[in-house]
Parts: sequence; structure tokens; C-alpha cells
Amino acid sequence: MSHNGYLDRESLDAHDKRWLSRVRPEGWTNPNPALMYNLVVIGAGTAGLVTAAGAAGLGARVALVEQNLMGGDCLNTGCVPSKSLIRSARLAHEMRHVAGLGLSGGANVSQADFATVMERLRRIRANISVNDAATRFRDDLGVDLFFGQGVFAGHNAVSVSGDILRFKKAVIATGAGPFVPPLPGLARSGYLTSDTVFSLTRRPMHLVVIGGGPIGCELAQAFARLGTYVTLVEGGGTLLPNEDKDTARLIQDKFTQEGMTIFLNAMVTRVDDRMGEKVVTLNVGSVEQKVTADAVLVAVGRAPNVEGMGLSTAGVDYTPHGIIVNERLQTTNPCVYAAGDCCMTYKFTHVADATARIVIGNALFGGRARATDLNVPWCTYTDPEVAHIGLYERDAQRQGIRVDTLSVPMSEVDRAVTEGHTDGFVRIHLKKGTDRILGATIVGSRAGEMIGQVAVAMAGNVGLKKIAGTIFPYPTYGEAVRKAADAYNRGRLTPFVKRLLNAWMKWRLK
Ligand SMILES: Cc1cc2nc3c(=O)[nH]c(=O)nc-3n(C[C@H](O)[C@H](O)[C@H](O)COP(=O)(O)OP(=O)(O)OC[C@H]3O[C@@H](n4cnc5c(N)ncnc54)[C@H](O)[C@@H]3O)c2cc1C
Ligand SMILES: NC(=O)c1ccc[n+]([C@@H]2O[C@H](COP(=O)([O-])OP(=O)(O)OC[C@H]3O[C@@H](n4cnc5c(N)ncnc54)[C@H](O)[C@@H]3O)[C@@H](O)[C@H]2O)c1
Repeated sequence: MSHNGYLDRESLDAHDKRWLSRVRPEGWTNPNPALMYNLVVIGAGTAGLVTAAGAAGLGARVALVEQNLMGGDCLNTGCVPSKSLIRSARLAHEMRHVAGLGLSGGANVSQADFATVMERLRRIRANISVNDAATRFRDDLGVDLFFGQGVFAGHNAVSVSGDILRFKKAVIATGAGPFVPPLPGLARSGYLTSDTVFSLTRRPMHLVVIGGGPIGCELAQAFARLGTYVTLVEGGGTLLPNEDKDTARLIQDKFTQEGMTIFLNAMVTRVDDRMGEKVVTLNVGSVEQKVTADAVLVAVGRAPNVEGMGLSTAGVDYTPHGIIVNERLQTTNPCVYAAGDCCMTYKFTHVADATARIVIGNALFGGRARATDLNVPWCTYTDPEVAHIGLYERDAQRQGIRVDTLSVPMSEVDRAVTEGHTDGFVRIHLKKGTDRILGATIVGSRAGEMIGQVAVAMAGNVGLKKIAGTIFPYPTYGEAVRKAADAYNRGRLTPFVKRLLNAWMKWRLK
């Protein structure tokens, strides 16, 4: 089912019917607008939902406007379906390798039952959709929920489905959508994006993924592990170009080992349809290649939703990169704020959530919280996972900050060894000569869970000395962070102190 094809409800299975009954109930009647709202929120993705629920909980009169599905990308076409797919893919991969664990039967798992994997995805999405349900926002949270496109009708008014909503403050939380480059032949040949790929019910035999960022990498590996032959085409010189080069290399090697074909420095120049097959033409360096596949997934970045909503009428400035906001998330119209993907460089659900919380305080209570103060961790859910927070070494160099770097390979972490997940490392950058953490990258099976420890330490100004004195349960992946702290402590032993300690021990033997 396509993102916008939800009106064809008859053809849906029970899971999708349950999901849609929550995120876009049939026969919904918009309420009569109040004379004035404390807050009008446009967009009911994570940013909009958190803003609306939080503001209503604090007593504000809130209107929420959604043109498509409650929950936005994260629930419907982003985190929830992708992580559900990844779960099946990871297990399929592990089952194929059970012989290494002394078990038998792995060879039978040559291919996954794709239709059932996708059914599970739809079931999970339906289960989770209860949190974002339209009726919950109306009945439990007291929000006036309007379905329809929100369009500014002035500096202090939004129109939706023929109603005018007047506001003291408004929040734009319209998110972003897949950017589709104008490649010759692409539209005619047909292609998938994150909006449509989770509606597949048949496994593509050969999938070309264009773009090696988080979406491209997560989905490429998931499809490959579910039995699709995957060709990954990345325009830059590495996969996950935001990460350190050795991290990207580790992921690339893993993908190659798992049977994917990867083209780097490769630009797709056209896509043609040849009797239902897609012929993708790419230039790799100066060499032209043609790859024939039955599906193409475009994952080359996200474009903010800023068009067609009367931003100029409201005096809200924007660029193709998003809505322009100051550090307090206020737009060029002082009564209008923005949160989430439509205005942030970091396009993550937890950032949409964090910026929504800032907006509630700033818009309704004159708060002065700054989005620039956020210390944002993230994790790409490849296997191994790639998680990061704070500065990379290259950022520190650029800013003239000198760092000490501590690294612990996962092969030295007993839990990683017993689990057979030794790919990866913990790398922590400290302000030179101190134990203050400036940044960390964790690559490993559970890196996403581990980076939270570092995030807490950074938020609480807890340095590595304190972490070295903290007891971690043995054996856990988390111990890798403590091992880095131990390495820091060992490094503090100067030759002079070591000599003193030796002398003391010798004296005690007498
Ligand atoms: C495949 C994929 C996987 C992802 N995985 C992760 C992950 O694992 N972790 C993570 O942190 N992030 C992940 N993300 C990113 C995450 O989904 C987004 O950062 C998050 O959803 C942004 O929330 P938002 O509220 O800003 O925008 P959205 O979720 O995009 O919501 C915006 C809403 O506004 C509505 N809207 C737009 N214009 C109007 C209008 N004029 N009137 C009314 N309504 C309007 C839209 O219909 C939409 O519902 C993933 C994204 C994708 C695509
Ligand atoms: N686990 C997560 O938190 C998660 C998962 C998925 C998505 N997201 C969010 O969604 C955002 C968007 O993800 P994305 O992967 O679509 O975008 P991206 O911008 O992060 O990566 C796009 C990739 O495509 C490449 N590219 C661009 N044009 C190309 C072309 N014409 N041909 C070949 N390659 C090309 C770029 O070099 C880049 O590597 C992410 O930055 C992230 O914020 C987060």
C-alpha cells in the first residue's frame, strides 16, 4: 500500500485496517474550531504529536492539523517498519550461521518467507499505532484534531479543509520526504522510496539501492539478508559518509562479505524500463556500467516539506534545506515556531521529540531553551550498528581542539566474544589532558544501546575517571566503555608514579 493510497481500504489486510483506523479513521469529522488557539500545530509526526500532547497537558487550547497519517514518518514509513524488517533480517542471517554456534538446521533458512516478514511488520506497526491514535489525541488529550492540509492564511491563522484556525502561537512540524533526483527515465520506469518500500509483499529478486546513507545501508543489508540480491550505488567515496572512514570501511567489508555488490563514486545517469525490468546506467569513475534489476530504491536524502503551505503569507522564510529558525526554534514570524525534520539538519525521531519539548517551553511560556545546546546521539541500525555522539576527531581538528583518543576493540570485550559479535570498537575522544568526553563512536552489535551510556555521562559531566570507578555487570557489551575508562586511568600512571609504586611494593616485601 502506498503512503497516499490509504483510501483503498477494502484491499487491506486486518493489520493495516487496524493501523489506519487509528492513524486516519474513516468518516472522521473535524471539530468546530475554537475562536482562538494558544497553539496550532501543523503536522502530526513525532514533532507535532509531542508538541500537541505536551501543550494540551499543560492546559493549552491546541489544534493539530494532519494531511495524511497520524504518526508521520517514524510510525508509518520510517523507524518502526524499518526496525521491524531489520529484526527479521538479522535473525535470518544468524540462523544461516548457526553452525558456528554448534547448532544444525541453518542451511534450511536459505530464504525468508518475505510475505510473512512483511505481515509481521504491518502487525507491529498496527500495535504501536495505538500511541498515535487520532481518538487518543481527541478524547484523552483534549486536542482539536483536523485532518486536511494546513495552509497559512495570514500571520496568525491557518486554514484547513475550509476552517480557519486562529492562533496566538503556531508550530510547523511538517517533516521531510524522500528526495528523488530528476534522473532521466526514473519516473517512467517506476521506483521505490521509504514511502513505498514497506508496502512490498513480494521479495524483489534484485534490488538496486541508490544512496549509501543510513536509509540505503539499513535497507540494503536487510533486503540482502532476506534473500534479495542487492546492488548498492553510492555517489561518494564511502558508505555512511558522515562517519569516520574506518567505520565506513568496516560496514562496506561486512556488506561485501554478505554478498552485496557495492559501487562507490558512482553516479546513476539514467534508469530505463525493459519489459518490466529496470536497467540502471551508472558512471563509476569514467566507466559506464549497466545493472539490470527488478526494483530500484531511491535513498539519496530527505527534502523538507515546505511547499504549498502558504509560508510566505505567514512571513515564514525557508530555503530548500528547510524552515529558517533561530536557536530558540522561532521562525521569521515571531509567533511561529518549527520543530523536527522540517527545520533540523539532524533528522531523527529523538531530535523531533527534543525540539518539540523546546518549542513548548519557548512558545507558550517565554522559555529561552536553545536547540543548539542539544547533544544529539544517533545510531544506524546496520549490523554491526554504528552509533555516535559529540565530536568526531575531524571536528575537533577543524575547531582547533586537541583531543586524546581511547579505543577498545570489541574483540577484547568478553560478551562480544561469547556472542560471536566481535566486529567493531568503542572510540572515545577526550579533551586533551583531561577525562572530559567530547565525543564517541561505537560500532558493534548493540552500539545503539551503548551510546546512551556515553550520552548520560556527557549530559551529567561525568568524566572517564568516574566511569572507571563504576561497576558494570559482567559480561556485558557496556563494559567496553568501562574498559576505555580503565585505559584512561592506566594512561595517568606516569613513569615517575610507576617507579614510586614499584619501590613501595618492594619495601612491603621486606
Ligand atoms: C526509512 C526510515 C528509517 C528511519 N529510521 C530512524 C531511526 O531508526 N531512528 C530515528 O531517530 N529516526 C529515523 N528516521 C527518521 C525519522 O523518521 C524522522 O526524523 C522523524 O519521523 C521526523 O519527525 P517529524 O515530526 O519532524 O516529521 P514527520 O514524521 O515527517 O511528520 C510530519 C507530518 O506532517 C504532515 N504534514 C506535512 N505538511 C503538512 C501540511 N501542510 N498540513 C498538514 N500536515 C502536514 C505529514 O503528513 C507528516 O505526517 C527514519 C526515517 C526513515 C524514512
Ligand atoms: N537509524 C536512523 O536513525 C536513521 C535511519 C534512516 C534514516 N534516518 C534519517 O533520515 C535521513 C535521510 O537518510 P538518507 O540515507 O536518505 O540520506 P542521507 O543524506 O543521510 O544519505 C544519502 C546518501 O546518498 C548519497 N547520494 C546522494 N545523491 C546520490 C546520487 N545521485 N547517487 C548515488 N548516491 C547519492 C549521498 O552521498 C549519501 O551517502 C538520515 O540522515 C537520518 O537523519 C535515520
